[in-house]
Formats: sequence, C-alpha cells, structure tokens
Amino acid sequence: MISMHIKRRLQAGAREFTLDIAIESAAPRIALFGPSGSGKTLTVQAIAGLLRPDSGYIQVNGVTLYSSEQGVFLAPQARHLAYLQQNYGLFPHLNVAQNIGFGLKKGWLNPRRNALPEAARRWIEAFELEAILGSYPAEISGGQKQRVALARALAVEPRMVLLDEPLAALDSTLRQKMRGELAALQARLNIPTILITHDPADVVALADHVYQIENGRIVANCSPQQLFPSGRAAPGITQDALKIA
Ligand SMILES: Nc1ncnc2c1ncn2[C@@H]1O[C@H](COP(=O)(O)OP(=O)(O)OP(=O)(O)O)[C@@H](O)[C@H]1O
Repeated sequence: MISMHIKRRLQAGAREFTLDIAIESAAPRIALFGPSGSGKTLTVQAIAGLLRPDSGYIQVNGVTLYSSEQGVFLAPQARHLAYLQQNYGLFPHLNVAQNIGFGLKKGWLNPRRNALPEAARRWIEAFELEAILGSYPAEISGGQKQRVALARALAVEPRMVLLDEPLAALDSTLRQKMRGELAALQARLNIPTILITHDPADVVALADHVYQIENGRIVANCSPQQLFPSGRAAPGITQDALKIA
C-alpha cells in the first residue's frame, strides 16, 4: 500500500522542472509509465529517500517515510526498500559475491562459500549465480548483472522493491526471458513492486495498476488493460515514439 503526494521543483540552468505526483494504490504491482524525462526516476528516488521533496508526504504500508508537515524524512537505509537503479548500480571493484553481500553485514567483503549469509545464499541459488560469484561486473553479461542486482536488492528483505527500467539494457530475446522471470518472481515473492518503464509490454506483464506520467504529473491511473486494451501499445504509441518524446 502506497500513499503519497509530493512536490519538488528542480532547476538546471535556465531549465526548470516541476514534479507534482500523487499516488494512492493498494495494488501489489504498480507501474510508472511515461516518456523519457517525464519524472519517473525522480518519483522513485523520492520514495527511496534519495531526493527530498519540497513538500508533501510518502507512506508505505502505513509507515510515514516522509512528511513535510510532521518534519519526517527517513534516511534511505531506514526505509527498508530495495531500489534497483537503471544501470544496476553494481560496484565495479567488488566481485559478484561481495556485491550481493554488501548491504548485509559490515565488513562482509571477503566471504568464503560457507560464510555467505543465508539471505544472500537463497538468492544466489534462486538466480543460479554460483558459477559467477568470483567474477567482476565487467566480466558478466547484462542479464547476469540484472540478476546480481536483484539478488542484492532482495537479500535485505525489503518492504517494497523499486525497479527503474530493469529490462531496458537487455537485447530483445533476453528482455522477454527476464520479463517472464520477473513476473514469476513477483508472483512467488509477494513483495510489492513499483516498476518504471516506457515499454507497454512491461506494464501489461508486470503491473496491476499503472500510473501514466507526463511532464512531472500523473495524467492517468488505471489497469494495464484499460491503458492498453489490445495487450500491447495503445494505437499511435510506439516504444520509440515514447523514448524520443
Ligand atoms: N538534479 C536535477 N536538476 C534539474 N533537473 C533535473 C535533475 N534531475 C532530473 N532533472 C530533470 O527532471 C526531469 C525528469 O527526470 P527523470 O530522470 O525523473 O525522468 P524519467 O521519466 O525517469 O526519464 P528516463 O525514462 O529517461 O529515465 C528531466 O527533464 C530531467 O532533465
């Protein structure tokens, strides 16, 4: 359950952007859908505690993460959310095992196999990462990077998972495969997710409730089937058109 309404003005040189986002949903799987530059990442960063709004509030499962009125702004690590960033955010100088263990224990940078915490081991097995535990991010594929990032995000047992374009960097075959894996994972895990995407196919496969964002504002919120009745892109909307919008 997420309930939020935030406002934030950003200025870069002469350019100004105003974010004014209200979301109220008990759906377990939410998508934020909209063109590049519409404010999807800023919204998720505000939920994660990486962007401080000018005003408003954010509540997840009844817990206030931010409230300008009450003077509450929880630190990112106190929010117990998993945030999978667009580029996966893996540390290049740490191997796969160290990346996954990073958030779990202080000083857990040199794990032996039998020293892997249970929470990490569970996801290493689920994502079949055993064979690449000693590899560095530069030495593994895009799909493997995504699985490592997901394992690291899930190992902290988050109350909500925030996924910023998790499939964008993958080629179309792997994209389809990982979309299926993500959908299966959502069904198995029962952890609420908020997914950012500009691909209608992601919305249809991975969300129950979609918020359409344009120019920093919500312009529609409905079921994926209402937004994309054919199960794919609405007439006139193509993925490329959205990318350059
Ligand atoms: N620190 C900042 N200062 C000023 N403007 C910013 C800042 N960060 C983002 N913006 C602007 O805010 C707008 C929304 O950015 P945001 O990253 O949320 O877009 P997005 O919808 O996630 O796009 P994409 O799909 O390309 O990732 C953009 O126009 C961007 O240029």
